[in-house]
Order: sequence, then C-alpha cells, then structure tokens
Amino acid sequence: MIPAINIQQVHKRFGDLHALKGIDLSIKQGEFFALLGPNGAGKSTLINLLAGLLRPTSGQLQVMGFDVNTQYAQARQALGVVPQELVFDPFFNVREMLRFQAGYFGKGRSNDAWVDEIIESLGLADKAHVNMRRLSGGMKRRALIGQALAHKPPVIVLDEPTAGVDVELRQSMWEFIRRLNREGHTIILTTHYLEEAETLCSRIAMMKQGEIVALDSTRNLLNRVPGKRLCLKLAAALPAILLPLVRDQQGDTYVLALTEVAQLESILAELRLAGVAVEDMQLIEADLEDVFVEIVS
Ligand SMILES: Nc1ncnc2c1ncn2[C@@H]1O[C@H](COP(=O)(O)OP(=O)(O)OP(=O)(O)O)[C@@H](O)[C@H]1O
Repeated sequence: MIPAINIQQVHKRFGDLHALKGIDLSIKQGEFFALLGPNGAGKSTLINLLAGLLRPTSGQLQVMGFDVNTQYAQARQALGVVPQELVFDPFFNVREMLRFQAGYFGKGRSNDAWVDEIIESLGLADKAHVNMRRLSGGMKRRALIGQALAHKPPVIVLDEPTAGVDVELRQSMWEFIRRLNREGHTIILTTHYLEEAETLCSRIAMMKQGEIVALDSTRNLLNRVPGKRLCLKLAAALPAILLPLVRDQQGDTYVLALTEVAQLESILAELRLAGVAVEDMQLIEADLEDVFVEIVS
C-alpha cells in the first residue's frame, strides 16, 4: 500500500536559517501519528511543505503517492490541514464556509450530508448560521477543524488543534477524530499537550532543531525511560548518595528516577540514616513528558 505521507531528504532554508535538515519520514495509511518538538523545531515548516504552502529547498514530499510540487492539485485534495493560526474568511457563516470549502475541492451538493455531520459532531449546530467573524476563539477553532475536514480528505493534519479549546470540546473533538481514524483516515497531530499524544497516537516522531531525533512507537518510546518517578518533599537536603537519581529539583522537592520499585526501600533507608524527614511522597509512572525531556533537552 502506498504510504499516506512520504518525505525524503527534505531540507528547508530561510536565508541563513537551516530550518529542516534532511527529513526522512514515511507514515502508513491509517496511522494516528504525532509530530512533537519544542518551539522552533520545524514542525509547522514541515506541515506547510506538505500543504504546498512552502517549497522545499531540496528533497521530495508525497501525499497518498502524489508529489506535492509536481502533482499539487491531487496531493492537496488528499490532505486536510487544521492550521495553528485562526485564519478565516470573514464574509461567510459557518455552514457557508464549510460548503464553500468542499466546493473548492470539487465536492457538490452530495457532500452536504457530510457538512451537516461535521457541524453536529463539532458542536457547531447552533452556530451554523453565525458569521465566522462573530464566533469566539474556541468556536473559530472548531470551525477551522471542520474546514479541514469538509472535503473528507484521507489524510488529516492537525497543527496544535487544541490550543485555546475547552476540555469539553477537546473530548468531543478527539472522539470525532478517533472515529475518522477508525474509518481509515490517517491522522497527523502536533501538540504541546504530551498526554494527548500519549493516549491518542500509536507512533511518534520527535523533532529538534530541524531534525528527527526519535521515531518509534509510543510504547517503545515510553519503555525508553525505565520505571517510575519518586517525588519527595524533604525537611532537609537530599543525602549526597542519592544525588545521581535526581531528575528534577525545585526547592525542597526532588524527583528521583527509579528503575524498579524495590529501590524505594533503600532510598527510604538512606533518608532515615541521614535523619532527613519525608514531608510528602508520591510515586508516579514515567510518561511521555519524561521521554521528551530525556530526548529533546
Ligand atoms: N517564513 C519564515 N521565514 C523565516 N524563518 C522562518 C519562517 N517560518 C519559520 N521560520 C523559522 O524556522 C524555524 C522552525 O519554525 P517552525 O514554525 O517550523 O517551528 P515549530 O516546531 O512549528 O514551532 P512551534 O512549536 O513554536 O509552532 C524557527 O526558527 C522559525 O523562526
């Protein structure tokens, strides 16, 4: 099966800035994929290249087998992008905007049922006839998610779709996106909410300074950081013998990395020996945030 996305040796320069440094990435049809990285890593640049909004300095990008530069119309037809910025046409109401967008991709009246479904699923029913200009920020974002889906593209890219979105919509939005994924749509997500990537995505690429620094299944990435985290609030300084375990410290609160739960006993024994009282204690599973910090920082 042709990959949903195929990126080969893509470089992008903005003047002296080498924003993407030889990206290779293949995403299978039906994947729920996360693209993670700190601010400025190059995620949006890569997405803009996929959408044909920027041209690569060198290298190739294909969407569903169509080359983004030489077969732009077909590649663009296969892709729905939810942009990070709230850009919209101020003259349409929500329903008109969605129908217009679908029409732009050659979809006629037969697509109207799908437009209605989007409106319903994204909780926009009572805003369908409201002008885009008059929507709140969160509502605009819902409408822009709808806009990306209006022509029912097989590949959907969401560039930080939940920024500024309340918890209720986040849940209903993910429910809808999950359903589209179950129905075979490929989903590519960038987010700064790592727990979203951890629960939703089966594979993750982590980017840093224009390069992919980790590419693996979510499970394998989580296994890279062994064990658990022990969060301790102490009445005095941590004994020196335990310092190698410290992953984070804020004042008198320390986060220690444990490879196995059995270590807990020896840590508590060391604290007792040093006469350091424990004021609070919490044992937490290592999560994607720990992996991210380990790999990206
Ligand atoms: N049009 C442009 N002209 C010049 N530099 C640019 C342009 N677009 C992006 N850059 C630079 O390229 C680098 C990558 O930016 P990009 O927006 O792709 O990062 P990002 O990973 O999406 O970050 P964020 O998480 O903040 O959205 C940054 O240093 C940015 O300043």
